[in-house]
Amino acid sequence: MKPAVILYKSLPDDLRTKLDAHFTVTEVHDISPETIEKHAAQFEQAQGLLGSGGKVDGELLAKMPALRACSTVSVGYDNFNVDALNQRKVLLMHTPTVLTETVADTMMALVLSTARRVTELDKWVKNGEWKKSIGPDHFGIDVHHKTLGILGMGRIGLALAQRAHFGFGMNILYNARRQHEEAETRFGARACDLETLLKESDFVCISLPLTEQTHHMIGAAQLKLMKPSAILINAGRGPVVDEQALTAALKDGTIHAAGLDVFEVEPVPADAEILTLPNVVALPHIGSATHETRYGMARDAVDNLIAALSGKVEKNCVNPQIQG
Ligand SMILES: NC(=O)c1ccc[n+]([C@@H]2O[C@H](COP(=O)([O-])OP(=O)(O)OC[C@H]3O[C@@H](n4cnc5c(N)ncnc54)[C@H](O)[C@@H]3O)[C@@H](O)[C@H]2O)c1
Ligand SMILES: O=C(O)[C@H](O)CO
Repeated sequence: MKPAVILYKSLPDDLRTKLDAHFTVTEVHDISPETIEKHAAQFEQAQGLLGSGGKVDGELLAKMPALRACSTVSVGYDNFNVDALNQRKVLLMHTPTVLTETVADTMMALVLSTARRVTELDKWVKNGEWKKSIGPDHFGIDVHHKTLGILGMGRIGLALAQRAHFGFGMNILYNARRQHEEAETRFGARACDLETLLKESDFVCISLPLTEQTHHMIGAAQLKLMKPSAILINAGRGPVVDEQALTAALKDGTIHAAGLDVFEVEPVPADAEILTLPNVVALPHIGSATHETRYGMARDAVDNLIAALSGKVEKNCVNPQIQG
């Protein structure tokens, strides 16, 4: 008999066919309390869980006694209680690498669009406000040859450093818990403490995971250390930045602008004050959202679940140490 699996994200047809060939699949809309109650028997029998978003915690695990593997269609896994999974010996699979270059592209897009006021001026032109040659009121700031500081020098941070160094001749600073030799050798990146990075960077770029240590790592005190001309880019997770403090800093000129792909609450409420600020470029968490990359992530998530439930895990596992 094929193992039972709960799918909580729709898949391209070919990947769904592949999943069906290996498992008995129950597709649900999400993993909310309503869904779990409605499909209680399927949740109880499921050995695998595949999807993205939604909390996977002790409460859910209690309703899934047969669960052996979770496969998330994301690299970030802050919505999983990894300790609870470890206790139950449930494997957690994710999709690093396949999305790295695309997310770095998104971060570079935020760097350029904030510095050159792309979205603000696009609205201005479309509103029919372009009546004569523009002057200093509409000038932006240069990106090339400036200093870009990276918080989270992992896969995405490194791909961003590559773009900034080779594409834009930028100086790279990074703050990390250990030295990153590849970044230093290939891109001349310089390791520094957080305070130095914030003080010296023209662009502070966040590609950090959300953990207890990174929650509100950037708050009012850290924003005050930044140059008034500096721009903050966040494509890691929203709660790494204290959004209320950021809103205040953007309003009172503590920093110049922000480019945000992630927010403390997602979807960001339509009446959030931060969305009213002209010096904010806001994106709806699209870091990896290209056709090619989202397909690649879904493909890897399906392959990851097949590997995990057949005892053949070789890569993309968050907690490989739990295997017997
Ligand atoms: N916006 C998006 O759509 C999107 C897409 C993909 C990933 N992400 C986010 O980006 C994160 C990074 O992805 P990645 O593939 O580069 O992961 P990664 O594990 O390769 O990189 C994360 C880096 O952060 C560092 N780090 C962790 N805690 C730190 C701390 N307290 N201080 C300093 N450095 C710390 C790690 O050592 C690592 O080098 C993901 O966890 C996810 O939250 C967002
Ligand atoms: O972590 C990721 O892969 C992206 O943020 C999508 O959730």
